[in-house]
Amino acid sequence: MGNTSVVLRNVSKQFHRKTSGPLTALSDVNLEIAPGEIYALVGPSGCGKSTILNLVAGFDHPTGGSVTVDGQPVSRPGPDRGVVFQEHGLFPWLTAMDNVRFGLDVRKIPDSAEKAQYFLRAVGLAGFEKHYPRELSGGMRQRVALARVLANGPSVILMDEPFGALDAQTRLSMQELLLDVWTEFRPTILFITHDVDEAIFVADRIGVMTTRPGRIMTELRSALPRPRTYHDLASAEFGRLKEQILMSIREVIAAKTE
Ligand SMILES: Nc1ncnc2c1ncn2[C@@H]1O[C@H](COP(=O)(O)OP(=O)(O)OP(=O)(O)O)[C@@H](O)[C@H]1O
Repeated sequence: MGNTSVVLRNVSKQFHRKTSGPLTALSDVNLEIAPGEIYALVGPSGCGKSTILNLVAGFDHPTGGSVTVDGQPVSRPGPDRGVVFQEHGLFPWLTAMDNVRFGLDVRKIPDSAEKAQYFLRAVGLAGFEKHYPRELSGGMRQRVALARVLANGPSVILMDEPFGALDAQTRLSMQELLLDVWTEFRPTILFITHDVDEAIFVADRIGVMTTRPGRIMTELRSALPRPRTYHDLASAEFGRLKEQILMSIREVIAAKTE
């Protein structure tokens, strides 16, 4: 697998808009994420966080530069890269089990029922296999979405504000769940969030982006131990990182208004 998992080199992205001309969303983005690393991206709204995630997912292509995952140039979406969005995107007409099985069955993977059951258990949903999404809470639906991604055995999980629609308590338990899942399966995770506390709690490194056109302005490495618990939210290291990230975001915003 080498010592890099996700690599963006000098990536730029322009969007062509019909009415108002081209928009440069990203300019000269360089990013390297190591295998098994959790990397959080924070930055002001519209700075290009989701654009980066979409490029790594293969939903879109860069205008310049290169995007590689496990040494292979990204050209299209694939089961090696699982995506979890804020909206769970489950099929409402399928049970939790069938939602998790769906992609496996499409790819004719054997023993899909057993695999789906295993991953539903891994996200704490044993006993909910036959429930439909409407019968599950918001947090449980996101657990199904995560189980669905894990069932594909991805080397990289891309998460775009995955817990953004959840209440604070559910959000914290989902963050803890994500860390448990990471401990078990060790995927590489690119995690986008507006929430600085969430970024610090989950990540090994945190990238702060500039306003549009987005670049990564600063990267901070967390010295928080693993496994982490909510007690770490009150630690000196947590406070140190939070202060540095908030200072960086402030610089970004000040540079924009100068
Ligand atoms: N398909 C598109 N066509 C035109 N412009 C786009 C398109 N997708 C994104 N943009 C623009 O590119 C910029 C970056 O968008 P992006 O969604 O990546 O930002 P973001 O940092 O994820 O924002 P937020 O935090 O608000 O979700 C924004 O100005 C957005 O309006």
